[in-house]
Amino acid sequence: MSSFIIEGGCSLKGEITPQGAKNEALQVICATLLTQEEVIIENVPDILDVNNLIALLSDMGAEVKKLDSGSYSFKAEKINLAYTQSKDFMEKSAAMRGSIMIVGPLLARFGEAVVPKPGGDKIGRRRLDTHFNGIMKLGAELIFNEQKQLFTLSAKKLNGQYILLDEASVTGTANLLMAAVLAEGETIIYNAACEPYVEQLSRMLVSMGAKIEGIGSNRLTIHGVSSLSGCRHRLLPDMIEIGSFIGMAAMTASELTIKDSSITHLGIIPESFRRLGIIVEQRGDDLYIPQQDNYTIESFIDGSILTIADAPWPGLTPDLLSVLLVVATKAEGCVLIHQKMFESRLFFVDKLIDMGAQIILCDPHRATVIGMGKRFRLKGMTMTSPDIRAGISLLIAAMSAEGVSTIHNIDQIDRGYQNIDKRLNALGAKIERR
Ligand SMILES: CC(=O)N[C@H]1[C@@H](OP(=O)(O)OP(=O)(O)OC[C@H]2O[C@@H](n3ccc(=O)[nH]c3=O)[C@H](O)[C@@H]2O)O[C@H](CO)[C@@H](O)[C@@H]1O
Ligand SMILES: C=C(OP(=O)(O)O)C(=O)O
Repeated sequence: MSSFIIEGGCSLKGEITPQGAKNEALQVICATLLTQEEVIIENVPDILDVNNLIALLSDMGAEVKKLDSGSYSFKAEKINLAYTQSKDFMEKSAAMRGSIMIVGPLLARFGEAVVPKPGGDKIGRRRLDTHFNGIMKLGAELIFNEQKQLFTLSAKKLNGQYILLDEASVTGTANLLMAAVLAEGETIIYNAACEPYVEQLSRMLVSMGAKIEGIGSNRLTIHGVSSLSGCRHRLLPDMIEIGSFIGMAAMTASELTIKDSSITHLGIIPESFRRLGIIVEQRGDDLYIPQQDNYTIESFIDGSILTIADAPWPGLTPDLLSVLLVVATKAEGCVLIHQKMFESRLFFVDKLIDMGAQIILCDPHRATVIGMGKRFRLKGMTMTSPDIRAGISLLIAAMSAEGVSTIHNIDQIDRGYQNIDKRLNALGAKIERR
């Protein structure tokens, strides 16, 4: 396992271009399985999770070509379903969350799919009921082998249905959408997740010939078609990476321009950082963060302590709460961070507390941060990254800290951030990979 050695106290200056969106990439790469024709995807991030999924599709028999940096051609003309029963497939697909989204396309196109319980961040219970209940409603049969933790699905035919999701699951919505586009008749997915990832997937499916209404809303109506064709699709910039850069600029008192941010797709992300007192200027489609020595957390209008909580889109994505939390440690003022969706994502605060941050972990979902402003600087130390977003937050903390820090298990960061050390070093950071 590699580590980062970070020399704290270096501020950054310059421009950075966000990578393509990880969570969109995982969806649309799975969608290439829906057609035997060629699909070209552009702006694909060079990150572990995405590279592993691309390798998995290739092992399944899809023809994958790298056209140039960030562009790939996929042609899933022949898929070796027998491979999906192999130990190799089980091990590889169990290593990431995104692999669960091969179920919808495989079932829709071939009438069968096998998938082990997927991996991804250990950030709490991550059930799959929304996926499987919806898929069964479309007519599939599910067998769960508890001992092997294996889900086997089969369906002679999928039939359109009204599906009211029990929760607006992001990957669940994507999976059902990909199954429904090739089902017979009309499917309505209500309480659908409507993150830009799902909107983008919907647009890509439409360009492949799918019939989808209500794109971008929480009620998707799909009229099944008998086959889909190839297309060309470009990923949006990664909104979580953009948020991470805003937080990083604030914590390291850096002047940063985040290029081509597709601001209309960021929802309330910029505003959430502004509520912590950070200046985030819109310049065309770039975000400009001026150098700020200090920033002050807002209170609610009635004077009470600000709460920042996650919520299904267009609410605040849970993937940025760890970054917002770390950024608050250096602000003036107080904020309650409420992570409603995941119950194990806040435990990394013990590392920030060891670095000197003033945080009360009220319970697994809530942490109160008492910002220390310029009165105290975090101290560098050795730590291990428990998950992708805690990982980037610890990196941000280490970059702003006094002295040298070491972060182990940086595979967790590489899972979602492309060449992060090189890109930040080019702006003035001092991060060594060992
Ligand atoms: C590969 C991928 O795309 N991963 C993202 C996806 O994961 P993923 O699709 O796995 O997450 P889900 O949207 O299914 O839900 C995540 C968790 O939130 C809870 N939940 C969900 C919806 C809801 O309305 N209320 C609620 O409490 C669920 O019970 C679950 O524990 O969405 C998550 C939630 O945005 C993000 O953190 C992940 O980065
Ligand atoms: C939780 C995340 O990823 P995954 O769903 O792949 O574990 C994330 O991207 O923050």
